[in-house]
Amino acid sequence: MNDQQRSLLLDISSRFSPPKGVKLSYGTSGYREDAALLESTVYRVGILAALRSLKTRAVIGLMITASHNKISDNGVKVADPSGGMLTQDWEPFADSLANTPDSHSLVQLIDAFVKRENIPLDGEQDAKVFLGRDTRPSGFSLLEAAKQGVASIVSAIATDMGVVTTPQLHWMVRARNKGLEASENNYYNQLSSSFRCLLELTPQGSRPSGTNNKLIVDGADGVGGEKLENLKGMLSGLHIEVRNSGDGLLNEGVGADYVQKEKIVPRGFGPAEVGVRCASLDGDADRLVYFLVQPNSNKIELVDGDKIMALFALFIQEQLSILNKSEDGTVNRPHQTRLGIVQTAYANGASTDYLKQLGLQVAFTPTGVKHLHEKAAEYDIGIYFEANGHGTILFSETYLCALEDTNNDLLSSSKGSEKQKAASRLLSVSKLINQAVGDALSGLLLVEAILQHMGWSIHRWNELYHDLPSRQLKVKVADRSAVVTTNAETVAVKPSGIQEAINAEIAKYPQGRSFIRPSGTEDVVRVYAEASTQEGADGLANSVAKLVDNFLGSSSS
Ligand SMILES: CC(=O)N[C@H]1[C@@H](OP(=O)(O)O)O[C@H](CO)[C@@H](O)[C@@H]1O
Ligand SMILES: [Mg+2]
Repeated sequence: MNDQQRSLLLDISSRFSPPKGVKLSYGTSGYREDAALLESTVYRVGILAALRSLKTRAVIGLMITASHNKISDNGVKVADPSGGMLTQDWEPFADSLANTPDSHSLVQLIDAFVKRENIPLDGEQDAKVFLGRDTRPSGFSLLEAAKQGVASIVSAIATDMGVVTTPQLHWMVRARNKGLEASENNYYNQLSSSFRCLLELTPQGSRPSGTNNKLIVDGADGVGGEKLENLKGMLSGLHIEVRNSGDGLLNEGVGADYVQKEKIVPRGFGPAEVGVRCASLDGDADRLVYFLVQPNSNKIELVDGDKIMALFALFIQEQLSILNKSEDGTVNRPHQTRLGIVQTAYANGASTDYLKQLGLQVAFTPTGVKHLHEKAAEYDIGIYFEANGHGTILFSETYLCALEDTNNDLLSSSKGSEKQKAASRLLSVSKLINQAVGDALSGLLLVEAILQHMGWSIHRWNELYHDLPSRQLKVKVADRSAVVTTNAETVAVKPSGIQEAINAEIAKYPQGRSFIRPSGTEDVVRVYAEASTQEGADGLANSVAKLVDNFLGSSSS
């Protein structure tokens, strides 16, 4: 590191001291904390993003958001050149950077890392970082900290993309690195035009009528509602009404996380919505769930990420079997294309059974999109979803090129044939659905297009399979890192003896399944339980939560 770079770093970093007594770690989805504790972390992640840009010679994204957490929290995460999450190889460096106590140790750490990684820190190459933030009030000052972080690396330039959804920022990073225009308008244009293409390819006779093309969306009082308002003006063939688009308190009794975990109607929804298709976004609009308001109660019928995945899988499989049908029309060879499904242990057991019955390959990874995304990228078409509604469909570059060629051949030989339409549909899906990361807005448009294609109501969709009753609980403990898991988080190897005790509880319930893991976004241990009845799932979850408390002690003790 030359003198100019060293003194720049020493000078600016001396203004950002890390909070005392707090150990920060790059969790499931970057750093999340009370916003008041995050200034130095965001500053340092700004440095990291600039270094990553130098290393990869590409644009990097830095997003300031705490998604579904309460409004007083905030967070920061990094998007890699592909638009995906920061490579996990750099997470240990991110942690050292966030926790190093003073400017001198910070400079030493960066110096050693830059040498080890061969990062060209000589000022000759530009680093470029796109910055985004959600609607949290703390985002404004944290954005300044991020700018200072980027400015601490000579020749690094930060571009403020403003208030955006997390998936918009990831999309912009990906688009720019492919040499494409990457404005918010380009994003809306791509989504609305591919949605239009899909609707144009809807089979005759399955068009919806009456209320079936009306959708009411809960925007979680976050950034997604406002963005959906922008997008909906560009859509036809769908009537969207947006509620909770920013006037109320972010994530408080609203949003996809609340709806999925509590299974209760969000604020602003009630008896008037019985029978109407409703959807909920989370605070940064990377999660989507659908729901139906139950008559005479505040409960909902949840149509979660697993069911969105089932709908997507069914549609993609249908297009593949049309496309891969042999010339005589008799033999289906859908396995010419490697279609893979990726879930986590939170996926409802009934959804996994359903997907397997369709003949699909189902793989499991630990929680967090970074894990699911990586696995899904191994297939020609990989569909991943978390039960909470975070997911997307990835098309490999090789497969997309082949599909473009096939479509062009079919356009010249048999334009308008079933095969050609199937190829066009798949190409439209690849443009509509965010290739960088799960995106509630693009996911919503794909769900809507597929429902129209199938001629289905939300009721018909919901009937694909019946969820096993489940319950999720959170347990506050003294130190959640005392829980260590293996086997895609389904087995707890620490504290010793706890898994045997959990197994003994599971054995008491028909179709029982339960697991624990430390949350990567909140200071809790999460408990998940499933059983043949709701009472069973509740009972199992409660007894496992008690075990967690007994083995780990409560935080107040
Ligand atoms: C059970 C659950 O919903 N966990 C969520 C939650 O992670 P935790 O590590 O469980 O706190 O937030 C992540 C980021 O949004 C999301 O990827 C994940 O699925
Ligand atoms: Mg989110």
